[in-house]
Amino acid sequence: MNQDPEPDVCLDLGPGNGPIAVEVRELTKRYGRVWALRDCGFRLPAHRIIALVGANGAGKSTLMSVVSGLLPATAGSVLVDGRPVTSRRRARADGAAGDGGSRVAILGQDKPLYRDFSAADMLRFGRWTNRVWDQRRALAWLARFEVPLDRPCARLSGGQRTQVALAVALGTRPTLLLLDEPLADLDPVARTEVAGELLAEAADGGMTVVLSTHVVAELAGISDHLLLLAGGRPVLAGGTEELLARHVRLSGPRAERPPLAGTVVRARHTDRQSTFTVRLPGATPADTAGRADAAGGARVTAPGWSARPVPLDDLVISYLRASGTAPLGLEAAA
Ligand SMILES: Nc1ncnc2c1ncn2[C@@H]1O[C@H](COP(=O)(O)OP(=O)(O)OP(=O)(O)O)[C@@H](O)[C@H]1O
Repeated sequence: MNQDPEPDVCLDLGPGNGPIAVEVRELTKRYGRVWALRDCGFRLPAHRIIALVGANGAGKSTLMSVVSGLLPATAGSVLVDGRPVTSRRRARADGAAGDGGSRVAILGQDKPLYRDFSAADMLRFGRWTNRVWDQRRALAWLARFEVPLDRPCARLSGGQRTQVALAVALGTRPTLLLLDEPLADLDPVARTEVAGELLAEAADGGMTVVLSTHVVAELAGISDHLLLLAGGRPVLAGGTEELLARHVRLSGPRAERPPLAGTVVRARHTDRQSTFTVRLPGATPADTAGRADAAGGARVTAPGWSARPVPLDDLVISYLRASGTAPLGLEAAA
């Protein structure tokens, strides 16, 4: 049972005070009569891995395509590294895609590989077709994941093909790398390793990674910032640590309201017990940091009640449910 109307469950903690990689203002995208994105506004921090999460049809792929310049927006604007994105062609024409500017690479589930080309051929192809190319970086990626250089892509495993596509994307030295669920082919260990390597690349190489995923249970291991879309709108955004510090899970005897001030994101009841996921009041990340203890369970004095931190996957599910778009069959740990 959700106790708050939809607007109250939206939370955007913003990107903090560091540099901004992507700024989206009043962005709308319609396909005919279908609204894929509605009046979206948010900012994403630079040099981080941002998980883009949402149910099927939430607008994740559309958002990535518009941010990359592959699709035109119906209304609103997108800035990447402070420069407006209009369309790929125009971005190239005004030099934004050249060296020294912002370079956006996008990689979807359909890997852009030639079946008969080997990994080495694909890197050669990357070098021919990109003005900026970092062969050493692309080769290092393939070596790190032990991908054979000489075997045609058609005879590599799905996971190895993913690594070749990632190597080509990284070879273009993108300032913004958009990954539209390309890691689905990788096993959980490989996904975590790839995310770890991308995080290191992001920190070292001035790159920002936006990664869309359905794998809510693995979010904590693969990203340090979250953007949750529901029905074409952001409903939760912020650094994962800050978001977690702003929420608490309260359990106690059955009650209509929790014994602590805050916004109820989700309420669950049995005959005898109630459990609330509560967003604690506090407007700034500084407030948030001060409330981490509360999330740890120290401040609830009502008899029979206990407070625990909310696991990230549970937090995401709570917001998706509050917006009415939780993926069917997906439930976080209780
Ligand atoms: N080419 C298109 N023409 C018409 N409608 C489209 C088109 N592409 C996407 N849509 C619609 O736009 C909405 C957002 O789709 P989008 O693919 O961006 O969502 P998504 O979050 O990436 O979904 P999924 O997780 O299933 O891949 C959906 O309602 C979808 O049906």
